Amino acid sequence: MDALAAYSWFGQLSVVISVVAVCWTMVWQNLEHIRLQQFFARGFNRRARRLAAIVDPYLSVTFEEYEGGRIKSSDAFKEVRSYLTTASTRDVRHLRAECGGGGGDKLVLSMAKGEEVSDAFRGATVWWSAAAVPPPRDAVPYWSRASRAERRYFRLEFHESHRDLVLNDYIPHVRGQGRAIMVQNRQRRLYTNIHREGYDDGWYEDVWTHVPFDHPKTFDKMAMDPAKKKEIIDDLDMFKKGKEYHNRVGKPWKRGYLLYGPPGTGKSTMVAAMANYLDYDVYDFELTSVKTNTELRKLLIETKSKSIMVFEDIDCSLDVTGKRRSKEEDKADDDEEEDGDPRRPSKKDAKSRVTLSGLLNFIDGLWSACGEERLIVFTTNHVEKLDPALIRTGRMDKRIEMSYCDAESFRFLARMHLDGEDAEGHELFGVARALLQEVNMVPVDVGEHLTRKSVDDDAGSCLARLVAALEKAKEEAAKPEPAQAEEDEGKKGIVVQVKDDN
Ligand SMILES: Nc1ncnc2c1ncn2[C@@H]1O[C@H](COP(=O)(O)OP(=O)(O)OP(=O)(O)O)[C@@H](O)[C@H]1O
Ligand SMILES: [Mg+2]
Repeated sequence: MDALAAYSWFGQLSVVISVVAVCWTMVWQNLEHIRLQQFFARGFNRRARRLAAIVDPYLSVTFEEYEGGRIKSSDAFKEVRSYLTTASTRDVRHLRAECGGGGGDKLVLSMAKGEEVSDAFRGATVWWSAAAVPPPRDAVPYWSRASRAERRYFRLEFHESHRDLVLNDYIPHVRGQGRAIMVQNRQRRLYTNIHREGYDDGWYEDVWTHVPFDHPKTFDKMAMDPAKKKEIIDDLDMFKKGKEYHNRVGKPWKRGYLLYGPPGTGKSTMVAAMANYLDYDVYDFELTSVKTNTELRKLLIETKSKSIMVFEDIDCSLDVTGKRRSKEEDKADDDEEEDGDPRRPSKKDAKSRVTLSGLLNFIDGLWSACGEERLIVFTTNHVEKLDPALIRTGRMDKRIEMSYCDAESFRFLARMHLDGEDAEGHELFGVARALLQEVNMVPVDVGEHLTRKSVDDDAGSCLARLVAALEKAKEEAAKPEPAQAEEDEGKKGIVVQVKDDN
């Protein structure tokens, strides 16, 4: 057939197809609301599917960066990205580099948009490709930056004959491997709830901001009674292994710790040691920045498992001594806040209106069961000021008193600070230890006096500095308080403050 004949043949064929298509549309429209339409539709779809399978026997699964609308980033996407890090860095020419985990030096490398890589699994070959679509057209400026950015996704393609293998085995394998890589590269984080005001930062912005958590304190650098330290470590071990136990007895997998004691006794440091020991993230709740109970709940929902939620100086952040208010009163306050435009700063002052009952519900209410494997830690200098309901068992399961430096802690601090010198053999060591029996001094001060201040400092000069400070403190303690002095006027003798028995 010459070219002209072929051209005319195709022309006729296209006319026939167009006529059939028009007729089909007319018949289809007329068959509307008739059962026959369903019959035809089913038959047509089936045939169309069969035809498609012959023409293109490849299936695909898409892993999108965001799920559930605009806000929540997809775990599956992150797992796939981690999994593809190894495969893609090997075979792909164009990579995309992002800061990993908590913003440390580590980079997460993944395929750049438009790249493709193959993978083999139990004899089947699959293909991964990276792509992106522009942000939704209805994106408004006050959504978070993430919501306004393009939507990335990974597409997995495979032959239809591997359908079961890929869906049942390969994808779970990819997710598991990706998770393991993420854990390996994980940089722990310290989160804080900085209250963001203003339009630009956005209503949908993350409620938590974070920095990498790399506090150097560990339990072996904590000066405290060894038996007490062991008790805490054992308690943490039991908690970490407690998934099955908590399920069995029907308790949310969480535990409350109350750390109390004078300033400088190591309460905050203890939180860091706990986080390092358990390998958990830390959420530092700044209650004074939390305006309402509802906001507190939002913060709770946004925390992740395997974390410590800390409320420092709880007695200062909230009126925890006041009477519990009724639910209606709390609700009225919350509604008042929510009725206003959330993008505009509140007309009220910045004072927190989180109530005691809001906090109690946070710790032990229904919402407290969301997430798992979490410690809630309160620290305070004034345990006596706290409402008994706040520190009852079930809310604060373990109470730890952090106290003044005793003989054992002193020995520990001397060894730690005067490393390489025989501090214990020095004559002033015994003097300082004896004085610590009489005078209260917190570990932070003892540690400070024992810290070398110049290259000429040695165990002798550091211990001498400590002894001098202890003697001064003893003298100060012996002086009556001004109010006390007035009261004591006329009385004979000197009042000496005797160290508490702790
Ligand atoms: N028991 C301790 N062992 C080792 N170091 C300690 C101990 N207690 C305090 N320190 C050191 O003293 C410093 C202050 O401690 P920290 O901030 O934990 O005290 P705190 O009890 O939280 O005080 P505050 O009540 O004022 O918040 C830290 O640098 C810490 O390393
Ligand atoms: Mg502290």
